[in-house]
Amino acid sequence: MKENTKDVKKIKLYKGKKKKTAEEDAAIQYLQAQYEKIVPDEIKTFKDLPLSQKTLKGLKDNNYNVPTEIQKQAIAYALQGKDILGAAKTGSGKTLAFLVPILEILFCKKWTRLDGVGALVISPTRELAYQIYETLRKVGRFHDFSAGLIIGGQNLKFERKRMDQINILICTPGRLLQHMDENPLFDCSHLQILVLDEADRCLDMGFEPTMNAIIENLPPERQTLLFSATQTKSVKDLARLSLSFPTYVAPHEQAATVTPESLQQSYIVCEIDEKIGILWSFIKNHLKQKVLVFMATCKQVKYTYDLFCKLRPGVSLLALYGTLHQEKREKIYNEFCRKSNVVLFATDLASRGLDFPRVNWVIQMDCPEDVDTYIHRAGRTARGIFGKGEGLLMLLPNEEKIVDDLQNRKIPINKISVDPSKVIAPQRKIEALLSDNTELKQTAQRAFVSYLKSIFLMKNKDIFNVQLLDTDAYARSLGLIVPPRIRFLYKYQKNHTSKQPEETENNNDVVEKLKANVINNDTAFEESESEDQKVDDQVQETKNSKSQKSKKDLIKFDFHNDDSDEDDFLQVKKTDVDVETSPLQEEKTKSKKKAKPITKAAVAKKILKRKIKVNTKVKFTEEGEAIADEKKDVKSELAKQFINENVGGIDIEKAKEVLREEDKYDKIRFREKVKAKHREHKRKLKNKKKEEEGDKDDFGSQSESDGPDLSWLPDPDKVYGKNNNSDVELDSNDDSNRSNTQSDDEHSEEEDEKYHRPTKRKLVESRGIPQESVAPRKMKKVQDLSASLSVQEAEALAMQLLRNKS
Ligand SMILES: Nc1ncnc2c1ncn2[C@@H]1O[C@H](COP(=O)(O)OP(=O)(O)OP(=O)(O)O)[C@@H](O)[C@H]1O
Repeated sequence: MKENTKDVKKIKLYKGKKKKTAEEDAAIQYLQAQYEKIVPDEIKTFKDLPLSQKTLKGLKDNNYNVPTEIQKQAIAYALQGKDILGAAKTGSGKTLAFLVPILEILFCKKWTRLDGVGALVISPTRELAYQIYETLRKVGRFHDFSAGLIIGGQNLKFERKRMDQINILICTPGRLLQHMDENPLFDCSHLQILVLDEADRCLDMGFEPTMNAIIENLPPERQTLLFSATQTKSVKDLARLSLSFPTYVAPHEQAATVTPESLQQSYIVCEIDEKIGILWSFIKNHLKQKVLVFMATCKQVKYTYDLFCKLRPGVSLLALYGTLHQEKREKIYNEFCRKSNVVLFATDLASRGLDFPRVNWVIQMDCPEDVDTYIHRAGRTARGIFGKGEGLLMLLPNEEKIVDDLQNRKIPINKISVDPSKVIAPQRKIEALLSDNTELKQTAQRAFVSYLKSIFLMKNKDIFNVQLLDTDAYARSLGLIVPPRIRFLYKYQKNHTSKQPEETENNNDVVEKLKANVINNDTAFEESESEDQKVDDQVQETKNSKSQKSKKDLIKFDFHNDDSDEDDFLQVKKTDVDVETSPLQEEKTKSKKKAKPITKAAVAKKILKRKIKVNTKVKFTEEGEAIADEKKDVKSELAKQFINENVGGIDIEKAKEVLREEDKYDKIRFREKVKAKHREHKRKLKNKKKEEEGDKDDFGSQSESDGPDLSWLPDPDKVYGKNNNSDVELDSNDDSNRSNTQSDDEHSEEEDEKYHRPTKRKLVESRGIPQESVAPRKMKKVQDLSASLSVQEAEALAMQLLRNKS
């Protein structure tokens, strides 16, 4: 009964599913029919777009009711199957502009888990990838697709196993390529949509080799969507993606400003040594605000964070930069999202795409590399439909030129001045802290050098000029009474002044080579931090601390290497610096040369060349006797000669020859061993047979005539048939034995074998002794018996037998 009920249920379910599928098909057909009719300007709410109920519900649940301009247009064109080049202001909702089409396109194609990767979203940073993934999870929660986040710093094995089950993949370029190269489960041959968020960044020099390799692995028949607030229009970039006629969607192109209208922007001009004091004072005056501070390098971020934590401003402080462990990065990201009165010091890692809620202020403590970087940094505030915020840019006098560029790009930015009386620089406190704390002092030294280096490597020499910096004043402002040596700069200056034109040309070649090296290398994506690291070595004061530090740095560097898609944008672009041989780059080549792994063969060759006699290893027993090395027990003449002649190192060719010779002897030895084994086996078999024959003697030897008592034997009549008359006579002598035999006969042979010890007769039979050989023996026994009787006794016995028979 139970089973029946189950069956009914199953049938009902099946029918329902069928009905549901039919409904879904009809809905898909209806939606698809609407695509061509969409007029973006007429769309008021998401419901006006031909979207599935699942997507609409996901949007509504997250309070997304009215689409933004970029969403209206991008969703409409993407549903029509067009490639898109989307450009819109920061915080204008570009994420949904590509996530909604992804969900809808896969839904209409009835994509299932078994279909594999249908959509790929590539983001330049891990944090942004994580954010996109979270938005997708929220909006797409009513769909049945599986989504995966594939970013560096995570468990690669864990990701690997699940790769074949993912439909929508959000990833960073380096990690994606790693899976493409190494993971057999990764298959994107059915890919429908490719999205590059922050496309201009993904396609810039830093990611070029990785992105090229990725694109090569993707099927060419796919839809491609590119989004950024500072979109690329480079034909070369578009060609790389096989985009010949993408639809350009730029709703704000005609807008008065390229930055959000609700973003108030201002800048100040100050001296380099005033920066720390101004920042400190700003934070002290904005304790109830959420502030994001951008700096040029990781080391500056680290130092400012460490220092300000010690100075206790009275507000939560956080720091986010690329060399932090991934878990920590995630924790800090989430903490800054959650808190409202907090200051986050960050590198450009946080400048693109990150949607920190309710940020009141964005401070750019160091001048951005270019206008695009400024736009992205400033865009971390005043986001979304109702977002408001302010931006403050700190410029050194020679950096003020960037303001023209900003204004030319329609960025409304005003100069403001700082009231000096309001600036409280905790100079004395900082110096005291540094004198007490060597670690902090070293961090300050690193920050100092890394900043100078970042300026030195900037491409735009009109704005960034390290020669114009008052480095001593800057060092003092960081609390360093004695300015650290800037060896890379001295070297550069020295080279620069003494260089001949011919040398300069050569040096340019070196720079070119370095560029190629950097680009072709994984290190292309390392943050400028790794480079900072090397320069930091120059500011070490004692030999001891130097070695300790380099150890530390090495660990950091290794960790960093692990992640190929790093986030600082300076590195590769800065190799364009128009310098002759930068000492830094020289150092880089040197260190790269040093880092080249040395193979065992290379070491062997070296030893061979130098004719160094390599020590031999001898093992001894506990009694002190040398144990002969089996390997050294050579047979061939060639091998003996080789060992005697060998002066050190390895002559690979000769060693191979010796091995071949020795191989012959080994084969002979092996054959002998096998033969010996066979001989031993045969011997054992023989012994066994002998033993068995011994057993046979117990039952069948001629000598037993007067030995064992045969009276227990079963009735031979029954066993051998009537032929054995003599036996009958013998057996009939013992009635009790007959009854025993009968009971034995009642058992089948099989049963006997299974449950009983076989009778002696059976044993005899089973061991192959012919029955004929048994019967005559018994006959003989009877004969012997009767021979031993007197005539009277024989007569009496005969009479007795006759009586019994009757
Ligand atoms: N239709 C909408 N209605 C309300 N809020 C929205 C809508 N679309 C997006 N938002 C919100 O606007 C904010 C910014 O969105 P998003 O991060 O997608 O911007 P973006 O254009 O990608 O910015 P960036 O250029 O900095 O990457 C987010 O908090 C998001 O939740």
